[in-house]
Amino acid sequence: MKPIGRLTLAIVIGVCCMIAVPIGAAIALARQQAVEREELLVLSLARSALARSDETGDQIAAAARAINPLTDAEACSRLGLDLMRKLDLGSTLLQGVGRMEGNVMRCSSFAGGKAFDLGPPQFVSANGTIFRAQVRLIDPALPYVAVQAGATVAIVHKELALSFVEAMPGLDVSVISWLHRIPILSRGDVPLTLLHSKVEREAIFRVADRTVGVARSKRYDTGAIVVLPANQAATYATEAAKLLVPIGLLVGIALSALLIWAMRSWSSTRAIVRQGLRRREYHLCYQPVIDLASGRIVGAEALIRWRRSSGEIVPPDIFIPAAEEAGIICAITGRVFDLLAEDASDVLRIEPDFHFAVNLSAADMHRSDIIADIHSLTERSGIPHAKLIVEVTERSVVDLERARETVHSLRRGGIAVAIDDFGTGYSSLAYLAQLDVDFLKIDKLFVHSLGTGSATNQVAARIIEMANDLNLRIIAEGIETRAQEMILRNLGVHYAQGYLYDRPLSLEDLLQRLRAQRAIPRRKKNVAA
Ligand SMILES: Nc1nc2c(ncn2[C@@H]2O[C@H](COP(=O)(O)O[C@H]3[C@@H](O)[C@H](n4cnc5c(=O)[nH]c(N)nc54)O[C@@H]3COP(=O)(O)O)[C@@H](O)[C@H]2O)c(=O)[nH]1
Repeated sequence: MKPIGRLTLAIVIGVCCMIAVPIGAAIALARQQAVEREELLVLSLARSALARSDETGDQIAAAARAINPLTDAEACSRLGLDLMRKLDLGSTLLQGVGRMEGNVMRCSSFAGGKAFDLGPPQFVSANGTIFRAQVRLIDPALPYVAVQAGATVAIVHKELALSFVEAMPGLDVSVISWLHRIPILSRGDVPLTLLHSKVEREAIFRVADRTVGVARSKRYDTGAIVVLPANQAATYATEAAKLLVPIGLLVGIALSALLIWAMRSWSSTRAIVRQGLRRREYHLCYQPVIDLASGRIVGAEALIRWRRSSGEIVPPDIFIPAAEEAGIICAITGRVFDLLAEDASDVLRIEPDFHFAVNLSAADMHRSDIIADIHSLTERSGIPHAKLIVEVTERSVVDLERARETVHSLRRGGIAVAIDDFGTGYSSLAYLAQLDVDFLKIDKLFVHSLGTGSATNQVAARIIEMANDLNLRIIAEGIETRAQEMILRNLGVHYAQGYLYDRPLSLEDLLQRLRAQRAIPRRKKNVAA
């Protein structure tokens, strides 16, 4: 796979991960909230079922209080039956009220004097209430629950009280005898094995894939159990996922596209810079270096320029960093060397002592073939070793040991080394002491502050003092005024470069300047390199 393909894949995977994590967290949160909501729901449904069951118990107790004091004969008399009908009609949850004798309901609000054998009790609660779960009355297909308190029996529909509990898919509810753990009223199927013995008054728990809510009555020996399939929570999570996943995907696609676009434009910068090299769109210009003692041009810094075939001029502070980032700065340096090799002889014919300065980048400083390339430059160009200055910046020294080796090798071969942009790096003094160079170039930042009240005003003087102590020759760059020139000369600076003298010149302009200079007799002996 091509590096660009791998990078695209890495970006897509990275972005997907960045998106998947928050989406996963949001779905987990939605699920957790859904679980909590579901648990609260089952408990509130259990409370509501219990409230209806307690109300049923209250209505049974009220009927028993009215009927129990009557004798059997009074209860089944016309007056007694009227009373029972009144109780029946006045209650919301009882389907009938009757009088019991043994297991037989002698008379009732709905069948008058017709007797029904209700069969033996199913169980008796702690307070003596007798329960029969499946009694069949007028319609044998409809089983009822008979609850007997004393001699009074109440007929209750097995589901009526629970019909007030909200109906939801999969929801089962049951009211049970707490003591006997036997269902009294139920809707759906509630396996009583779900109810563990530790429940005191209320509980919520999850068993397998079900959420269970339990509420126990304070007045009766009853409790309500509500069971809801736990997949409700999963449904909420699925709903959340349905919303979040497409949003996340869209954001992911947008981010990936943005990153890929940025990467493409980065790689296209690289391609364009390379194309410029292939099409020979680069050329050099030369900024003269002045000997401050004689005022003569003694050298020049070679500065690369790029004029695209479209005529567009791309400034070096745009394409040099781009080339550095794209890893092709060494190819640019190679082009500078080739161009200088072509140009230098014309200059040397006019000024045989002329020196040239070239810039090296961090990548150049750390590659193994840089020394060979520089020696090849001197050979091809005819520039004497002592007349070539290699400029390195503090920022181009990444591996100090390696940089030291490069500087030593160059100096051993008689080539001069200058620290460029001095003072703008992080650890100027340390590098200066360790790199053992020939020249120090004071950055234009400090030159421009000379004679001003700025904080850096005094820095140039300190740098010059220090360079003199270390026996370094000093080049001040960026000189734009006579005042700056005078201060620097008085401080002991040897060479100067800046718009005051010349902007970077084309080769032809430089040659013209040198021819003009030759016509003027020298005032003093040139002290330049
Ligand atoms: N690795 C390489 N880097 C290079 C090469 N050619 C240039 N560069 C670097 O690009 C940066 C911008 O350079 P440039 O636009 O050429 O600017 C140079 C001068 O024109 C400018 N200068 C000179 N005198 C003055 C002045 O009086 N005032 C003022 N405002 N600017 C002035 O300074 C730049 C030279 O800087 P330096 O190299 O630090 O001496 C720049 O960082 C170049 O280094 C290349 O071939 N290779």
